[in-house]
Amino acid sequence: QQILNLTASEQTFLDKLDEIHLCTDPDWMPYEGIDKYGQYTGIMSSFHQVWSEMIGKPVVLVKTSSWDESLKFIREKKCDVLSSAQDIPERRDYLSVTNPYISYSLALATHPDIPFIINLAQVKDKKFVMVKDYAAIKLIKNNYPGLNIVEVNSAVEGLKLVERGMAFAFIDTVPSINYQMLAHGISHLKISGVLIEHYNMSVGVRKDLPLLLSIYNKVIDATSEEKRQQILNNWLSVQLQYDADYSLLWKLLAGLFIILMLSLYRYRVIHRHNTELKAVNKKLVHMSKNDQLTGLPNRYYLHEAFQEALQTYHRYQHQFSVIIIDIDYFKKVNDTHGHVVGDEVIKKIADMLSDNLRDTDIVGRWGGEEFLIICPETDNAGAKAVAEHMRQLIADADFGLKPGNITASFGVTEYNKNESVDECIKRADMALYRAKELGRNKTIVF
Ligand SMILES: Nc1nc2c(ncn2[C@@H]2O[C@H](COP(=O)(O)OP(=O)(O)OP(=O)(O)O)[C@@H](O)[C@H]2O)c(=O)[nH]1
Repeated sequence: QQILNLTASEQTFLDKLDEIHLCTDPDWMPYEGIDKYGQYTGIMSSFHQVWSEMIGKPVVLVKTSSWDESLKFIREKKCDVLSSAQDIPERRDYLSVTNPYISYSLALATHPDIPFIINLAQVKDKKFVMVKDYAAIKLIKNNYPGLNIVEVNSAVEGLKLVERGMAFAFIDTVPSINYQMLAHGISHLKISGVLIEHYNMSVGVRKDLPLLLSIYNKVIDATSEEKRQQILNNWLSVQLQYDADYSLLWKLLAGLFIILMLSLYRYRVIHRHNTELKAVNKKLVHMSKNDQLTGLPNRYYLHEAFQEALQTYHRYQHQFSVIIIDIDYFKKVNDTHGHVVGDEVIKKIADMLSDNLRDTDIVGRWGGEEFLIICPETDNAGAKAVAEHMRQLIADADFGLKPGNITASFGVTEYNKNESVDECIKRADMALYRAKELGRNKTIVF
């Protein structure tokens, strides 16, 4: 306070004062604003901090939601000072202003393709945008009567109107235009002209507090040029700190998550289809090679097995034989007991054959009531023994049918060198035919 050289009445006034209530523009960065934590910030806030220390009284922010409201508050004496104000006639009945403490040129922000503007008169027919209620608007209107000025609520709104081509230029101070363009990512505009008009910033003091006005004038005068520049440089060289915008990251992650889930779902569906397909394929392969009634290899499979036996024979000269079996008088079984019983008989004989043969023997259903056995490593004598054993088993088995037992006839032959599969089977068939001729329930070897 000493350097202020206060008068006695100023000192008395201060002594009675607990704190100074300050109203501000909550949204006029970089000059001033109220940040997301409710703190007073910006160039003016630094000045007011310095002055508060010089005066020796705390300066308390009275929060408002707009510059308009701050003007209303000072009219209603809810605050003592306005952080920054201009001397304009409409305010004079409730507000006094100090000497200016900073001064800025007004500038034009336009699309980048607009050539440099030296004088507003050059472009007087265009549409301009300014923030309403700012003193600068009065200044421009006075100096350029008839200029088409659209008033908007905020600098960013004004800049966006110009960006969208809905107005020719936005008028504000250079630091304000720069700051707003940076803060809101407006990169398609440039400053294409600086006006001769200056915007002087003073502290506004309630008209009924003339001593406070004179105190503020003293602190402004006592603020060194060095201090002034230090504050301005601090703020104007500040890089804007953006709050990290994680929303895009979250959206990306959500997108990836959805893609992952869809891929998993798709994989599971495909996997299930594949499993089903494999099962169906297995079934189809089984069906293509096996007889449905008995489950034994079918005629197609027997042909394949025959070819394999043939290859082994040619490679190692290992003898193999074939047995053809035909159930005797089977028509009579069907006729007497019905087809269902006939099927049961076929199944039972199939089981008896596969259960009692060697693992290396291959038995399959050759036709309706006919079976065929391929016996590897077996000659006629061996095959005959196998056939006889089977014939006896069938003849002795109880099929639960009355009257009569079930028997079968057997034709046996061994493979002869260089003959075809068909020739071999035909010979076995002839042996079978002979067995039938000889009264059935017999084994004949050809
Ligand atoms: N139930 C049933 N009968 C079948 C099947 N396949 C063929 N048959 C019957 O078997 C009978 C075969 O009769 P035939 O060829 O006249 O010979 P068979 O009565 O056995 O007399 P032989 O062979 O001369 O002893 C026919 O009545 C066919 O309908 C089958 O899968 N199920």
